[in-house]
Amino acid sequence: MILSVDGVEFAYRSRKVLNNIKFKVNRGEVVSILGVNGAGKSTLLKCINRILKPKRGTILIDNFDINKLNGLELAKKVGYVPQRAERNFLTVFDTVLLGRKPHIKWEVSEKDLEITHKVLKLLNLEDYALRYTNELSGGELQKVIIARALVQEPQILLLDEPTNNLDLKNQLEVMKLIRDVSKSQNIASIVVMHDLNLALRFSDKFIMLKDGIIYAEGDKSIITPENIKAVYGVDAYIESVRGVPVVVPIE
Ligand SMILES: Nc1ncnc2c1ncn2[C@@H]1O[C@H](COP(=O)(O)OP(=O)(O)OP(=O)(O)O)[C@@H](O)[C@H]1O
Repeated sequence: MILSVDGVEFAYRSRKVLNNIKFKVNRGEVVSILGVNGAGKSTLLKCINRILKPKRGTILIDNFDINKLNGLELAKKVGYVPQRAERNFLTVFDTVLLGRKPHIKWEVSEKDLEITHKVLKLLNLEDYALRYTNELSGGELQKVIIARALVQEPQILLLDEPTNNLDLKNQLEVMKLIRDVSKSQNIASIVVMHDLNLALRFSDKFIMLKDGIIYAEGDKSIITPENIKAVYGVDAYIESVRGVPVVVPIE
């Protein structure tokens, strides 16, 4: 087990957003966090990343309490792909290399450059290395931001709606990439998702958040019409298409 979240409670001022959140994640697993707008999904990712500090509860990464790690140690363990990626006047190569920051001592080493090259290759971004990030399409930029998180060599990758604003091809590519990298590098990926069907295709586990609590948790068997109705307030049926479960909402 690489991540253990136990009894986490978080409030923005007096407004409780997360209540008694408890789950575990293993290495190599892709876990989708599901729930309506405002359910607390991004807040949960930010607690795991220590951008926000829970009022109660413990978060262990590789058995280390995240509150006992310094910023550099945490950055070596957790990579974060935020909801909105910023564009700038840096090249793709430099943007990705920046992800090595927690590892860089005095100056960029051979190893930092080597890992940057390796990750660019893994994500098929080699041809983009010298392009500026403000000249990329949304899908290309998303891959660059994932690459920047991967060169940190994290044990956990947190991704907040990584397929937002992407066309169908890029949605599939980015999700495949997350799944393949999780398996090949043995990284746990925790992904906030709105598209249930993409989540179903690419995740091993699901956590359904409702009003700040975990309403349901488990493998794809928890994605049932009853749970969808309870969590999203939508009637739906689930059909198997070529062995893949597909959620079909009923109008
Ligand atoms: N900085 C903040 N200050 C106060 N309240 C906040 C803040 N950020 C989020 N909230 C509130 O906390 C609740 C949970 O927000 P959060 O962003 O975690 O939800 P979410 O499930 O990720 O939503 P979405 O799917 O829309 O991204 C929402 O009601 C939101 O308005």
